Amino acid sequence: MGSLPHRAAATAIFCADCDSDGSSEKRLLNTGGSPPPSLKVAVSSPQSGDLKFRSRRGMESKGKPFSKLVTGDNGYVLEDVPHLMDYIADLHAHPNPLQSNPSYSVVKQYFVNDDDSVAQKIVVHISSPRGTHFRRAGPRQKVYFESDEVHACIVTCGGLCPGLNTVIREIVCGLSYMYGVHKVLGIEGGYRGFYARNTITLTPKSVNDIHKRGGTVLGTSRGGHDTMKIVDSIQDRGINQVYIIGGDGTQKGASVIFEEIERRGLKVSVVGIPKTIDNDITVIDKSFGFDTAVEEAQRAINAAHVEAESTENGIGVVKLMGRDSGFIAMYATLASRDVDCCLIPESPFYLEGPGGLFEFIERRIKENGHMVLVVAEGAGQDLVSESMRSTDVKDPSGNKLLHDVGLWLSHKIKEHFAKKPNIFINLKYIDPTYMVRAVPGNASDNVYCTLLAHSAIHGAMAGYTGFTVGPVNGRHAYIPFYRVTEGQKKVVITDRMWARLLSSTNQPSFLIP
Ligand SMILES: Nc1ncnc2c1ncn2[C@@H]1O[C@H](COP(=O)(O)OP(=O)(O)OP(=O)(O)O)[C@@H](O)[C@H]1O
Ligand SMILES: O=P(O)(O)OC[C@H]1O[C@](O)(CO)[C@@H](O)[C@@H]1O
Ligand SMILES: [Mg+2]
Repeated sequence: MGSLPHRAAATAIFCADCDSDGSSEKRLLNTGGSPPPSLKVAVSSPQSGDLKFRSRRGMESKGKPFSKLVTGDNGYVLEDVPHLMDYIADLHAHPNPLQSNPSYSVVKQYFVNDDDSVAQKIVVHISSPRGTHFRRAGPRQKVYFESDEVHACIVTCGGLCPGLNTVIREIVCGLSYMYGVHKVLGIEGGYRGFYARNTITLTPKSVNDIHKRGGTVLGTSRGGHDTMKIVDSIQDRGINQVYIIGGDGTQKGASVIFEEIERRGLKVSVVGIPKTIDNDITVIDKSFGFDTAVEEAQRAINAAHVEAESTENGIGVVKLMGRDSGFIAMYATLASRDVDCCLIPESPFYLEGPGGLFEFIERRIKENGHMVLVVAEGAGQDLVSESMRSTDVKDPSGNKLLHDVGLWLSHKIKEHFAKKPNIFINLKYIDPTYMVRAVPGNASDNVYCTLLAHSAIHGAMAGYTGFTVGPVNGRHAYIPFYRVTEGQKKVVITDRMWARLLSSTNQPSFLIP
């Protein structure tokens, strides 16, 4: 296969009036280079004949995501990310300064081959198509920014997550040590900080030990995403690389910022770094901070277990984070082995009657004299709403505010056993959610954060934009924004991992009410 193109003139470009699968090629538009025999590029656009990127907003209304597809032999598809050259004609490439960097120049094959892509699916059958791929992350031979031309900024949005400060640190230090970039601004207080707050100058010295602290030195917020004001601020300040760290909402915000920047034709790379303690961002293997959270949750589960086994009929209830996805609860349960029951949003449960939670608790208490229950904050929200007859309340970003399922469940369990004269229970409820979130990243998360930051920097320097960076099957890749915002990763309760959990706790599956 020939070089994977990131610009119109590099190879055969086909403009597609996208079919539902987004893959139909209609007509050849530009053949600046010879088209490799088996490679076709389809930039989905509502207007045939126009190689420029179209805004996704217009297309979203028709339900068609913006995409830049490259197809090859045997069902190979590259879901490529935008490049500045897609909408700026006269960009100049420069040799990558890493070539003469004493630390990196010794590495054999340090630069990533432009043909490299990362497969989304690695378990395949002999006859299955090669399927979706993403552009491999890493340093390129050529960069599209000169070191002293770069003016970068970093912003953190959404909830806290262990490792946020590490990512900030590594972007600042990576830009400086690898590319000689010295102008980096920190935007305070999330998206609204672009237009309503001061900025902080970030240097390797000022961020030197921030990875040892929880939270984010830049501050964060929900809501306040005003695209026009944000892009005005980027333009007015002369910022040309924007590093945006945050969850699914933040990546949606980054996507519209990219669209507006592209509409204005600005030479600004917009890079998303996925952050979610809930591990609910799709496509990527795992989000930073997740391992730290699972580890920190062990302390709460251990405490609940100690309390429960120290009294007669002791019950420990621990609430962990997980708004829509129960990964923290599932992994913390599997890691601990002291948990008797784990409740997650993906697996509905019920309290009363045969096969219900109360029946199981009674049985387990009779067998063991104590039990530990872990509940993800998003589990059983329908039951709580029903019993409290409450209406939906939302946070400033539009996320539904959750009821305290741990407190509600503890109350319900106490109420149930109060009706049983022979069983006196002793229930302790532990809510460590914000403690789990506020710690610094652990050692392995810190290394992971470093790799994310470096991959982000290499992508921006190489002129890529409009992408989120993250590991796909262990290899870092550049993923178009729409792929990480179109859905949420959830625990699949028909998969082996959940079966392992059910087998480890021996809890009911609650499948038959
Ligand atoms: N669809 C959207 N378009 C533009 N901006 C958005 C969108 N959704 C969310 N945002 C903005 O992104 C920021 C963060 O969103 P949100 O509070 O949902 O957190 P998040 O990034 O999903 O992280 P967390 O995992 O902590 O929930 C907010 O400033 C919000 O205004
Ligand atoms: O109280 P806050 O800051 O809105 O954050 C709570 C939410 O943030 C998350 O940790 C996601 O970042 C969810 O698990 C949780 O529901
Ligand atoms: Mg979110």
